[in-house]
Amino acid sequence: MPAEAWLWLGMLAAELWFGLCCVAQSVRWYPVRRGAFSDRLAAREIEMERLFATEKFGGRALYRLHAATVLAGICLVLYYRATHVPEAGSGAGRAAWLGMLAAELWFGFYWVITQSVRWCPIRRRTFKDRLAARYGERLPCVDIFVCTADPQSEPPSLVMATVLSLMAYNYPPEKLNVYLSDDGGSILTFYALWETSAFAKHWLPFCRRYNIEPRSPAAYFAESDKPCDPSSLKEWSFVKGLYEEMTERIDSAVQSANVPGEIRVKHKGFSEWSTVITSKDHQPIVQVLIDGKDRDAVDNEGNVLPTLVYMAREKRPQYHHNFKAGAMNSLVQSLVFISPLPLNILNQYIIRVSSVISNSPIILNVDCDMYSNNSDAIRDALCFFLDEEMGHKTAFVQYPQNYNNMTKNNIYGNSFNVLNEVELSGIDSAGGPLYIGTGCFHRREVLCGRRFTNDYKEDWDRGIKGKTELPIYQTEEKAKSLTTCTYEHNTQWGNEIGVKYDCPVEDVITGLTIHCRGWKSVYNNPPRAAFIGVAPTTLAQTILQHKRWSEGNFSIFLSKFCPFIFGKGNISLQHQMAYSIYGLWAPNSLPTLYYVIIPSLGFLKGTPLFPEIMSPWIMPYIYVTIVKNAYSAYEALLCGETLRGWWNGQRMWMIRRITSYLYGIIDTVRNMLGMSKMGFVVSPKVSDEDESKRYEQEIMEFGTSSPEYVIIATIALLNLVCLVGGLCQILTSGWNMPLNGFFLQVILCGLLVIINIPIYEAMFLRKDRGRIQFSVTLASIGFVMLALSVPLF
Ligand SMILES: O=c1ccn([C@@H]2O[C@H](COP(=O)(O)OP(=O)(O)O[C@H]3O[C@H](CO)[C@@H](O)[C@H](O)[C@H]3O)[C@@H](O)[C@H]2O)c(=O)[nH]1
Ligand SMILES: [Mn+2]
Repeated sequence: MPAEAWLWLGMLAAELWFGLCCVAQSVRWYPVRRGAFSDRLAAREIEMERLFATEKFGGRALYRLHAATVLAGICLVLYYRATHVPEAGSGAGRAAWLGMLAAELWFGFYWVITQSVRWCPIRRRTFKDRLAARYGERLPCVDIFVCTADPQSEPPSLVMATVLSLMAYNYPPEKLNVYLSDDGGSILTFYALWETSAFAKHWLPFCRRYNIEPRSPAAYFAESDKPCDPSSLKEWSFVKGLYEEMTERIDSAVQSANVPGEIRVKHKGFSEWSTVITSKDHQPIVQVLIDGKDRDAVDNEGNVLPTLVYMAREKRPQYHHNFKAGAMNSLVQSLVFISPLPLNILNQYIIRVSSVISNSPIILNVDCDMYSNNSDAIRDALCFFLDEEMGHKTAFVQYPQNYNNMTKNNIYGNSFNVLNEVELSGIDSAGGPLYIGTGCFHRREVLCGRRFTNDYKEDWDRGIKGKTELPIYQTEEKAKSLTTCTYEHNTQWGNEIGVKYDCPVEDVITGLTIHCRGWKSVYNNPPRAAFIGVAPTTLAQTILQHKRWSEGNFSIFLSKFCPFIFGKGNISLQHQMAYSIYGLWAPNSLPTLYYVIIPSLGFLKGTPLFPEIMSPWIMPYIYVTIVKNAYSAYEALLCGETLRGWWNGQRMWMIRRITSYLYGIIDTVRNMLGMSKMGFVVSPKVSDEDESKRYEQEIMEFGTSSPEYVIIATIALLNLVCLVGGLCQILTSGWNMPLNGFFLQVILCGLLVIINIPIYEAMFLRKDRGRIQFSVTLASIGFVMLALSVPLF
């Protein structure tokens, strides 16, 4: 054998050995895995004592690997964009290219921000049996706040179903206090609550005896079957009859906008309306309909009833009422508390309605449509507050918003499945979920501005011994004096104390300040939904709601409360990023608008804006697009969406960005310039019959001629014209014009046309009342012609 051959064989042996050494790599996996495992073991040991457990989502390593490849793809795309800018002098093509660069930079940046909530999502599980074993019925008092604002868009019968479900919690009734804040100041709502206080005497024992779920009578009778056993059937029918009669009486009072005189004499509270008052101009009203301390206030089995209070804070046209935040603050209270606040606040005895009546250490707040669907939700929440290890750090426990009026394929993308299942769980591991306004249990002290300190001890007996012995009439008078328009003047309410004012998402900004004061929050998403509400059922309502949200979150981002500035040093970077996902909703509108207009126009006018089909640079574009969308579809399916639902979600993704978020930006800027004032348009919880029918059939609802429909129709039409026009040019030029350079533009434009099919139907095919109005179509045709005639390229 020649020497070379020996050398060669030697090399082979050496390389084999080195290759074998790769096996040693496996060792490097071990410590990681073992670490995680022993972690879990430790966790499990501690769990034996803990009131709740925390579990990590599986498959994170795979997720992170995938995210790393997408990030690499994004970098390649940006590199290509930045290095292939058309030469100066190539006119508008260069400008369009730079615009694409800016848009892609934004999308890339925003994608990175959204990774913060996908990095390490966690799930919580509570152990109510341990809570019971440790505390029995020695549990803290709970104040429950329900906010309603308008008997027309929020029908009192719906609100009452919510109130009843909350009164019927599986919790000692003497420790429950339910407050209804009525910003409508309406006798109709008061009347409905008075009826409810009587019906509760039948409803609560019924719930307890049969241990039923859900405890909203409306939901229960709608979804439960008749019991078979004759004696329970008798009772079931009796209670159902009572409930239906009550609802009928309430609805007919609302319809005639009047409470009959013979009823008005039955409770002293009606006399508050003996003079004509309006929702914007009236005296403070506080009426205790059920006084839990009263020994005669019992249900028809002799059990104590929860306290039930009606409150309408004073409203005068010359005073700003601060919407829901104002209502919440009137309800909240605080005793003098020790915290690093200016002296003038310290010295104030700040006491508000719920404090003179109940003063519980825990406050649950819900929107008027969010009924309790799980009668154990309070005990669940207490597992977090009373946990020995984490409890003292927990400021609030947030439940997700679920809705009972979702259609199968989520036509307006309102089901928030991915937000509830993934995003909020992800934020939970970063420091805690946002406060989202409803379905949230707060520590009263925290709402009142207390900072986190390690040595703080909650007085869980507060409210039990604290109930005043004042006669109820005096308590009411005292409470009234705390809900006047001028009460908050020269105090820190709405600023350092209570829910924050001057922000359309008062909840998010309040939660952010709480986190920045050192507190954590917990997200609890039990298998049986704790709260269920009503989602918008028309496109207009959806757009309006998202306008309020995107505007609110963006104005936080631009204010001194910007998570990256205000949160710096107070909350983790991951938490700051998570808050920014929502803070930066609104600015997404501009790059999205750019992306749905310019490439399509470029295709029509022969300006290529993407790499050619044969260029290797096309790969990162294709990779990022396919993988990102495939993952988002997979995530949606995993969260219980249908594939079609995901597709509809993508359409709404686009529509929200080109309408709500655009308006959100415009209004935020106008607000900052002092050109407009913040508003809070209440989302209607009812829709007319014709509309609801179309909603159930998942047909998009237009109907009116609002400007946002013009934007939607214009974009849809523009893409159709560009696609047809561009393809015609290619055909007529006998394929001489290279399709090569336009491959991605054709795909993008084509996808936009496919996703907009329901818009074309609404413009040209449908005949129903919900179609796009002719004036809107006409305006959009005008705008398309304008866009085509402008010599952009
Ligand atoms: O001046 C007002 C306006 C509203 N509300 C109540 O606030 C709640 C929420 O209003 P809604 O119109 O249903 O708004 P949504 O867009 O559904 O609300 C979401 O977003 C709001 C912030 O924008 C949060 O406050 C809510 O909790 C959250 O569910 C309802 O119970 C209203 O009755 C008032 O009490 N006073
Ligand atoms: Mn709502």
